[in-house]
Amino acid sequence: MPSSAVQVAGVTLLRQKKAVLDNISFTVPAGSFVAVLGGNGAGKTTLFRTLLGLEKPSAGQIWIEGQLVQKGRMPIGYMPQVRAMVAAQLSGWSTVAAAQQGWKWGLPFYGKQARADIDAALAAVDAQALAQRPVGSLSGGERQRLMLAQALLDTPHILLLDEPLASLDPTRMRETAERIHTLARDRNMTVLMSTHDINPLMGLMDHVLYMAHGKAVLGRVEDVMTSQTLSALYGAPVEVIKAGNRLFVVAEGGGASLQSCMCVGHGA
Ligand SMILES: Nc1ncnc2c1ncn2[C@@H]1O[C@H](COP(=O)(O)OP(=O)(O)OP(=O)(O)O)[C@@H](O)[C@H]1O
Repeated sequence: MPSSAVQVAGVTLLRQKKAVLDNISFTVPAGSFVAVLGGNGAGKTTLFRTLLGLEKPSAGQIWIEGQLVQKGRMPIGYMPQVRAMVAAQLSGWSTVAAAQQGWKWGLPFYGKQARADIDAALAAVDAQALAQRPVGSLSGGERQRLMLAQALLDTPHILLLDEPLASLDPTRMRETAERIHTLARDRNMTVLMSTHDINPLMGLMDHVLYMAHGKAVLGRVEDVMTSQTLSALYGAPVEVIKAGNRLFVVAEGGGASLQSCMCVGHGA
């Protein structure tokens, strides 16, 4: 396997003449666990969609495991941010199965192997008990586990998880982060996980990819999560405050907005 899972070189992506991604470059080593951080609109989802080949950059190139990106042909599991449930009355099993592409005579068809894969994906996220329950009756966290199971189908080498911790309580956030971390280690997967709160990932992530104003910086937590690095990225004073082993990011003078979240006052 190539030593880099994702290589991004000089990628720019324009929307209405604005550079959502502005000449960004970084390399994610294979097997690493990366927290993707940045304020609302910083371009995290856009980056994921670009890595999947769903958005075409106006400049630059992307290699996945050494191959240029090709839409739909990458060994990537994707958990999108907008989690449109197929239908509330579908069972957990059928919801995960909906991510499989098997069709026969216009109806979904799951052979023996496909069924085994769906069962295995449910087991991997400890969701066997949800298999027969209607999705409409599940909690947000339980639905998120099903979405993670969907992303695990087809045994991807790389997982792109767009805010998988959103709307979970702090205990569930940590549990989910640990589950993903364990899965990734066991399967030698590379993970890029966007989040607005770095703290549930403390001690789990190898790298941080921090995005702001179309720029991105990737590095070790202790190198990226500093007042100096983030102020340079934002082009404005930003303070990184440590409290125990928790980190908080605030715009200078924004102490009143200190919370257990990534909170910065300079927009994206
Ligand atoms: N389909 C679209 N058409 C036009 N602009 C878009 C579209 N999708 C996203 N954008 C814009 O691109 C920018 C980056 O959006 P993106 O969703 O990538 O940010 P994000 O970092 O994932 O934000 P959040 O944390 O709020 O999910 C934003 O300014 C957004 O308004």
